[in-house]
Amino acid sequence: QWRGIIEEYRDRLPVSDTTPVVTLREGGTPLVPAQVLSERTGCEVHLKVEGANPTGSFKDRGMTMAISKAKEEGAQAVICASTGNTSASAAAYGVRAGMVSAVLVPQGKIALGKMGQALVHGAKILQVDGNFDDCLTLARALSDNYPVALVNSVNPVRIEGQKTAAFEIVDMLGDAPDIHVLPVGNAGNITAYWKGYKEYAAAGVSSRTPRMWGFQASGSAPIVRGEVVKDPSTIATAIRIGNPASWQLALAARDESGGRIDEVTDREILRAYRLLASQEGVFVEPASAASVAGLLKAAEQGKVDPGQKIVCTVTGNGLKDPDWAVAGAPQPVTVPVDAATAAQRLG
Ligand SMILES: Cc1ncc(COP(=O)(O)O)c(/C=C/C(=O)C(=O)O)c1O
Repeated sequence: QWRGIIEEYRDRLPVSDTTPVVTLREGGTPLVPAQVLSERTGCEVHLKVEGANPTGSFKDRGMTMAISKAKEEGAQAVICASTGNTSASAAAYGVRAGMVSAVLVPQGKIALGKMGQALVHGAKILQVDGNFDDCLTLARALSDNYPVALVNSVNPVRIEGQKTAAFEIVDMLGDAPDIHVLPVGNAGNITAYWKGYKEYAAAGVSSRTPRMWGFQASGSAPIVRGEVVKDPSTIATAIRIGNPASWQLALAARDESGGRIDEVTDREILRAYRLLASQEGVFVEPASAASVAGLLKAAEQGKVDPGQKIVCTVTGNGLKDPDWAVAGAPQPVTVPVDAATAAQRLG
């Protein structure tokens, strides 16, 4: 049985035999062939479905590491700023470790499912009248002045845990892809994937590293603009971040890999969101669709050479943000109960 990412990749992680392993058996997520995207691009496209993690997003990879190390250091409480998925994950792993979790989230900008997770796991929730960046500033100040471990991706062990997704992709595909596509918010994940791919190539497990393609939402694209976005805005609330903590590391991943960091509009995100659900059968939250939106846009611009191996990470489960799924729901209609009429209506 899959033992979780620390046990599966122990020799490539900063853990020792005395590190307590706090796990929900995260990782080992599906790498799903994307038939429609492969046809559209003339490439072999796979989706790394990170919504299949225990709390429904890739954050669990970093959180098993961060909480395990915090426990090893004797922490009794953890704190994080979050657009929702980090806090959901910190809350769940905090329970496993017997710790108190405090989470700071931007008032009114956290998806319903994520808020529910933090609440039901018993986290102490502070809704901050500001955006994610304000929450992170506050979380850092609190962890500097109180005995709580900061578990945001500014904490390097988060990056260590998250790099295991790249290991899994190489282990499953047999080599690194030509291109790896993913959404970019605080930029921890693109940093982590690049680290993982580099380590595997250096170890000779893979023969190459991929070009890293990151996509930000147009209304929240500081790395694309080259400046902090004071008031980021996008329906993809998970990546509504104006001042990424790992900005420089993301630039390094882009440049060292010969990749790119570009933007996609909310409309393009929603188009990809609907295509994934209605044509690939994969339900993701809006921010996750930014990777596929970016790939489709690049293909339409003729920037995708055919015949390549491409992996798109879809970072969170669609159930996190149910409002978008029901946004276009048809009005309920009352149907006369007899079968003939009902069959007619379904026809
Ligand atoms: C679904 C989903 N997709 C993509 C991202 C962007 O990853 P990073 O570029 O590593 O930040 C996030 C990030 C969420 C948080 O930053 C948080 O939860 O506080 C996410 O939840």
